[in-house]
Amino acid sequence: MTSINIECVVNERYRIGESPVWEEKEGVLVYVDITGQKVCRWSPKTKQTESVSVEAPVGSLGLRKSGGYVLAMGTSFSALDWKDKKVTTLACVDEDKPNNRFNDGKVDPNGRFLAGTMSQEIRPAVVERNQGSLYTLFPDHTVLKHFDMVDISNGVDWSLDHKTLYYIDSLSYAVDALDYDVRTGKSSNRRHVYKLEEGEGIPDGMCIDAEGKLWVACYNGGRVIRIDPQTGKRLQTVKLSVDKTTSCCFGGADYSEMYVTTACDGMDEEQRQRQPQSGGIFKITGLGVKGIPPNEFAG
Ligand SMILES: O=C(O)[C@H](O)[C@@H](O)[C@H](O)[C@H](O)CO
Ligand SMILES: [Zn+2]
Repeated sequence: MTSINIECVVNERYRIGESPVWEEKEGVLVYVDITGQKVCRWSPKTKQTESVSVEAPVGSLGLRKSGGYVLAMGTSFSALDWKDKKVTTLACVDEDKPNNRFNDGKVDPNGRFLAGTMSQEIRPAVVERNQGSLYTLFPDHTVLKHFDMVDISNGVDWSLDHKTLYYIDSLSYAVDALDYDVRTGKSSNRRHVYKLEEGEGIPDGMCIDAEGKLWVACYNGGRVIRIDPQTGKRLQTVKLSVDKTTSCCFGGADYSEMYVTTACDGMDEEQRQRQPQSGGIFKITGLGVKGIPPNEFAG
């Protein structure tokens, strides 16, 4: 058994770091700073970061098979060409809700991109309620709405057999499961599989591991927790030195390392001094479990 080691590998003050994705081809971690309106890449080899500024809050990204990234940004699904730094709109949502923006998202096993919306935060975790929806962008750029009445649409991922979609609406303090038809991209039968306990914080981003267990980053909880969606039990808690842990993904050689994004929006001077690495990117090694490679958007 190796022991768990946690290191802040990118010591930046991202306002809301989110949506970490390991891009194996380039050997880099890609992620967004939502309110900082940036798409960023960090190379563990060079220890350098690169970023592209965009014109709206960018909630999440996915790798794109044809190159570059698919973004859930403002109230649009867009494509980012990394070399030209060019953003192209693919589809728009929530056109009747000008105060909404996209939040977390992920590419499904069939190359579709799922992402949800929320009302822009008044302050962290405070929103006008029920304004968000969960959407799928298909490779032909058509959009499917799964459901509405969401507060803060957050983490998504799929079971290893692709039959279940896991989903988090943060203010429900729960992780949900839905039946997922990977052939059509439709979802049904939403139910809770894990309820967060007092003190765990607010469920935010998540990812599945190679054993089918879910890792959930807990905002204001300073931790990632590993849960068994079959039994509804928490299996493990890994605490970090900052409270605003927002999302996690596996990456690195063989997907054996975990990367965790964090935020600093909403912290006052005293809190920032107490947790100076808030907003940084952390690497956790020694978890003893691997992740799976991210899917790529097929459109
Ligand atoms: O990153 C996100 O998902 C939201 O945009 C953030 O603002 C917070 O994490 C959220 O408020 C906690 O649920
Ligand atoms: Zn989030």
